[in-house]
Amino acid sequence: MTARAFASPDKGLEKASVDPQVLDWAQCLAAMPAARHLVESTTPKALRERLIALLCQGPGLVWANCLYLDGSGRWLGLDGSDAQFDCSDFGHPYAHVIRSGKSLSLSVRDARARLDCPAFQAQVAALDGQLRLQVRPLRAANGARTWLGALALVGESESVRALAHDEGLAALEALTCQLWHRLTQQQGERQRSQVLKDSLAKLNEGARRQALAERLAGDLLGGSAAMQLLRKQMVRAAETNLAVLVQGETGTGKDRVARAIHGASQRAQGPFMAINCAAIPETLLESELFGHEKGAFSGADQARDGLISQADGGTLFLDEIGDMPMALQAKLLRVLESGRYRPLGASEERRADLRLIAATHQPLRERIQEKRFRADLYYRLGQFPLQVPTLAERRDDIALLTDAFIADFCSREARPPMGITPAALRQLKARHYPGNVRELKNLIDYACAMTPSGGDIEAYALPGEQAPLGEALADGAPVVGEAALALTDDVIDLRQTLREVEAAIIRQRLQRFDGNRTQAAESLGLPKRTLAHKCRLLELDSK
Ligand SMILES: Nc1ncnc2c1ncn2[C@@H]1O[C@H](COP(=O)(O)OP(=O)(O)OP(=O)(O)O)[C@@H](O)[C@H]1O
Repeated sequence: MTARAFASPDKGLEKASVDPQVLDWAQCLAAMPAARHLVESTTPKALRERLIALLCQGPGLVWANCLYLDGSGRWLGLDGSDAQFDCSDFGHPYAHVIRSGKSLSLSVRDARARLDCPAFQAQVAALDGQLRLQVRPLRAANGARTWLGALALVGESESVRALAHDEGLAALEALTCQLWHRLTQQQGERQRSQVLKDSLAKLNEGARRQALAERLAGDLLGGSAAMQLLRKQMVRAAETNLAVLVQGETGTGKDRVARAIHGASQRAQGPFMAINCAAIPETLLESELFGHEKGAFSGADQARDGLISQADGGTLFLDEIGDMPMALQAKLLRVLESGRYRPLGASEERRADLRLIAATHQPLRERIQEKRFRADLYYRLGQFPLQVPTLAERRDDIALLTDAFIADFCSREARPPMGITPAALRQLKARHYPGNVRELKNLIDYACAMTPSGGDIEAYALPGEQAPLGEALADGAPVVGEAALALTDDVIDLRQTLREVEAAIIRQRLQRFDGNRTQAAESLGLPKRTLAHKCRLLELDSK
């Protein structure tokens, strides 16, 4: 390309009434395709590539490059290359033009001799020393004259010298800068709106998960940190199809966890099939799970679908997986890995699309050591492991669970609402629960049954830890004694505590004798008048 390639037409052709920029129709029309090609660029990078291709088409130039200033304003980069030019390194010509805002022109030989930046030297290494290099700063024509980058052109000496005054090139450069600036702004806006969209999506995602976790709180009660964490993990598990292994002591709520994950998952509309591996004889377990063909074994009069087939499209819950026989464990592993199973007596395999949730209170790692559980199955089952906390690890939840279980009892038994005295609640909180939530629930059911309609559960209505449930109130005295003992750790006001214990005993006796004070006093070895006095003091008259 020669300078003429960019040159504006002869000034003599300019007409007074015509925009001074539009000088010659023929030349304008000839330049149109190239301009349109640039205008159609959708990114600054595409624009630079088109510009370079355009420049290199013209005679006289052997090399053209367009550098861009990065977001920090400290570096100039090259499309499709890792090379970076520090704007404060005057070992290359680009820093000079960016600093001065003016074009720079020198021979390639001089450039090699005077500029020592290795990246720049690599650029010009293959060029003939006779050629000339011109570097032109590129700035947007906006008010701030924002820096965009630099244009580097190499060609025959004469051609390059002429470029300095080439109005055609200046016009092409101006158009490029205008488009570049606009595309950069659009790109920035697109990026900003994408960031906004992403963060909104994240917020929505977070809100959705939070709402789901709160919904789970209706099934799986507990406001303790341990339960909140568990519910969050359950939401994550529900979002996937991974096998879930729920571990935890007996009565902690593993069954509830499994059902809640199913209910929160995309399979919620599908079946939830559950089986307790410990409750089914070994010989039956296989056919229960895999199903069988007619005549597969004696007594198999009809073909029957197993739980794996019935759980298709839903969830299969294997409770007490630790009790599954080794031979069956191998078959289960195959189902998990291939999604295929073979009913007993069937000649062909079938497919099942199910999510498996397994639960156990057994320490499976120990069972592996004892060679009673397959390690490969353990790892396959535990794609998403969940540990359900014991009640002891979340004593804070006892009050909430208690209220819920009382309300549940009253609704089941059609009783009026019932409460619990602070002393009884303190005792509940102080107890040891080897049976975890199930034990607490049973205990509350019992205490509710022992409390008169509309009354509050008193400490004495709670069975003693050592006493079998059924005997708890058969003889009031020992129970109250134990209740009082269980309270000792919590006692902060001895007199108040003694009053509460005394009141509980008297109230209990009055209930037992249908309010007959004479009989109650006799049974407690007290004169009737003393009991009456105590009732007044303890404000038991109105109850
Ligand atoms: N977080 C909870 N909220 C409400 N009820 C619960 C909770 N956890 C457990 N329960 C209740 O406790 C009882 C035992 O729960 P579940 O059967 O789920 O425990 P589990 O860990 O599966 O017991 P096991 O190991 O003995 O099979 C059930 O009545 C259940 O409703």
